[in-house]
Amino acid sequence: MIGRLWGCFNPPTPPKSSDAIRFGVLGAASIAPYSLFIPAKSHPEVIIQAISARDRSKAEAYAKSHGIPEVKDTYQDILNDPNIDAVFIPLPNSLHFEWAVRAIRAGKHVLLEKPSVSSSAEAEILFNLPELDQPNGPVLLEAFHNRFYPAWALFNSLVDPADVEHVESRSMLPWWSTSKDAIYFNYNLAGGTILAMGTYNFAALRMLFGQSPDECTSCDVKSYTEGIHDKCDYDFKATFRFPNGGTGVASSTLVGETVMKPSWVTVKTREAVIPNDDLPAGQQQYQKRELTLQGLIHGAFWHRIDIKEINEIRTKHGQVVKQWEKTTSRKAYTWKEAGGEFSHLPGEAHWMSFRHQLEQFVNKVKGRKTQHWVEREDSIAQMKMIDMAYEKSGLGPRPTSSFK
Ligand SMILES: NC(=O)C1=CN([C@@H]2O[C@H](COP(=O)(O)OP(=O)(O)OC[C@H]3O[C@@H](n4cnc5c(N)ncnc54)[C@H](OP(=O)(O)O)[C@@H]3O)[C@@H](O)[C@H]2O)C=CC1
Ligand SMILES: O=C1OC[C@@H](O)[C@H](O)[C@H]1O
Repeated sequence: MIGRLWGCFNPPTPPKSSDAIRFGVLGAASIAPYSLFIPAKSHPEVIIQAISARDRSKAEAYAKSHGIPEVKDTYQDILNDPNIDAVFIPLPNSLHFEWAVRAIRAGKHVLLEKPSVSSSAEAEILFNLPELDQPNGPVLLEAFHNRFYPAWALFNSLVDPADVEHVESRSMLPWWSTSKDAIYFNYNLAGGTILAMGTYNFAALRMLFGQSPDECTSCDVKSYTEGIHDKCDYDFKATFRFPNGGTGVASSTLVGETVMKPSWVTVKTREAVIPNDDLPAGQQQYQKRELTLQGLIHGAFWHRIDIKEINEIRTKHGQVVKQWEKTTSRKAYTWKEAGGEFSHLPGEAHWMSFRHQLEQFVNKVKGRKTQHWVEREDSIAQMKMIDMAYEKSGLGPRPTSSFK
């Protein structure tokens, strides 16, 4: 584990290929080193070429500390540079829409931090931009990094959406690791825990049900009520009704308890009949399954998949003859460990979800097959679910950009 964690932050640095994708970065954001710069080190086809920040001296210091060769005066200067192929947008959520639209119109590929935008109204416009459908048009990806990680892919493959009855997912950040002054607690910057963290839990519900919810049936929030923080939720629990009749529950907090707990998701399936030729006539075996992924967001640090099978043999009159449970555990730090359909995919144990995501982004830009992807309709559906929750909470969706 220590070797893996060391490798996550100190990956090997192969030489760059002559046709590497040159990235420009909009904003000297704190997440960019983890979500892009470190993953780029081990990718031969990615160069972090340029950075800009609102304050040039900040951009210069940031460029120096991260070994970025060029500093531009403005975000727009990055978009205007023909030497830049792709941009990474780790701006406050409220600015994702405007800068993603500008970048796509400038012909740049876009890796866009999660959540993609602030509202479904913005998502409908951004992900339906005509430029995206042109031959060799720009690639746009919402950086939903954890969905590219082997443990998530394996977990998802163990669940048949048709059998899912209940899904619950939780994430948290301890109170000491967050700040009221950060962008995620500023309403006008599209702040709020549902957008900042809940989006991971919401996506898990949608993926495992294989559907979007029909309705958010409850959304209890704890939120600030003053100044720029007004209407920013710091804690929430939301319940959704899915078209197959199932229920999904998602919760998160940005002011959680002192000890950090890994994010998780649990799926409960409906009871199914299991063929069992050893049983006497008139008896049948029934099974429910409960599957849990611990480490939903940062699987590379640690994760575990538990698969619990709850079995019952009953007579045709419903009398219980036998009951037993069996739990097995699995992990997948690499595709090889995930096995089966995944075993041939590339990756190392030190690849974090961000590195897996970058692998697929590059594949897409280079016109190769991608093994995992977040489709544009998927990102729109995600924002609809977030809007539903904010509506139900009474706080209302975050403001929509006036940029045209
Ligand atoms: N994938 C992940 O694991 C994570 C993703 N995120 C996402 O990444 C994005 C950035 O988050 P994070 O790095 O934590 O945020 P930071 O506050 O560290 O960075 C935000 C950047 O946006 C720029 N910016 C531009 N306009 C404004 C403004 N009006 N107010 C404040 N900042 C502004 C900043 O300026 P400047 O130009 O001055 O540099 C800053 O560099 C968010 O969308 C967030 O949801 C965040 C954390 C983890
Ligand atoms: O987006 C995020 O994902 C993972 C968390 O660790 C991080 O702080 C959060 O903002």
